[in-house]
Amino acid sequence: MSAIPQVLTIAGSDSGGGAGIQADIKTFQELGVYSTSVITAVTSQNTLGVNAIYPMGREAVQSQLQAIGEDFQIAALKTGMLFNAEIIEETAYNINRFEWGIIVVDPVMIAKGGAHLLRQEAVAALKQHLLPLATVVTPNIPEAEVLCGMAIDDAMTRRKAAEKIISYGAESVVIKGGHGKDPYVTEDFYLHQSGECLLFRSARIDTTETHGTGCTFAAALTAEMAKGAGIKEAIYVAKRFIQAALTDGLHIGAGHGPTNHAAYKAGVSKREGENSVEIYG
Ligand SMILES: Nc1ncnc2c1ncn2[C@@H]1O[C@H](COP(=O)(O)OP(=O)(O)O)[C@@H](O)[C@H]1O
Ligand SMILES: Cc1ncc(COP(=O)(O)O)c(N)n1
Repeated sequence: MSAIPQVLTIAGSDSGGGAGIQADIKTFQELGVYSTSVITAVTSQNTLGVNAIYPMGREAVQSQLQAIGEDFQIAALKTGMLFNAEIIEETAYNINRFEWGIIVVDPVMIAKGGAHLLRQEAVAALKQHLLPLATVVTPNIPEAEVLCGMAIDDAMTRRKAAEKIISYGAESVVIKGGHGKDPYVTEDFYLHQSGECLLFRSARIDTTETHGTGCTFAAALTAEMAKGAGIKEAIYVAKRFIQAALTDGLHIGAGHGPTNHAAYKAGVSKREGENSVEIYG
């Protein structure tokens, strides 16, 4: 086996380069893993929004997955924008077929500008076929609300939502806190096997350059686990990675600009002492 861990992203292309496959590959490169990719849809997108979506057909997704499965030793993979039920089914089928082990499911549903990146009728397929295979599921708060069918407005409802998502068969869940309004961003982590529940908290960074934060966070989590980190260690690094990427923004585009994927490796998280991550049991 090659010394560099090989990872896979199954996601949509963002022509604007800030989210989706492009965010994943940049994050993987920065964190020292070899990236393969399966494109599920091509989006015409920039920092202002999504203009159009061109989903791949079932065969195109299947044939990309087969090409990866035949030749690469995938240490960990992540899923992002899957768009419809047939792409979800094809993804789940091939995860089983190639016995891929570490599976990060980022249940991408709606872009920051409001475009639907997952058809509403595909939510059931996601719950039925993909969540049972997940090592970790990483919904933001609106996505967690859709998955668990209840409103989330405080620590107690976040905890209940996490338990509900676990009940679909996932090993663990991280509910991301980027969408909140309070001065802190808190990720709720819930591990099924031990019943462990941890909060990862950091100061909210005052920026509108948040395009692709969810993809980048989940990709960093995937890269760290591919290198052998445990889930909690991987969440910590993913949070440091996204913090650095948000702190040293690139100021590109007129809308929600992309984050700076090179900032973590450039040492920004070390420089920004105040950007600490606190972990509560
Ligand atoms: N303003 C912010 N300050 C600090 N961290 C942030 C901020 N916005 C997002 N993040 C980080 O990025 C992660 C993903 O963001 P979030 O907006 O929750 O997901 P998504 O992009 O999927 O909607 C969050 O879990 C959080 O760690
Ligand atoms: C192709 C694609 N995939 C995912 C997202 C979500 O991005 P975010 O991480 O900002 O929620 C996006 N805008 N485009």
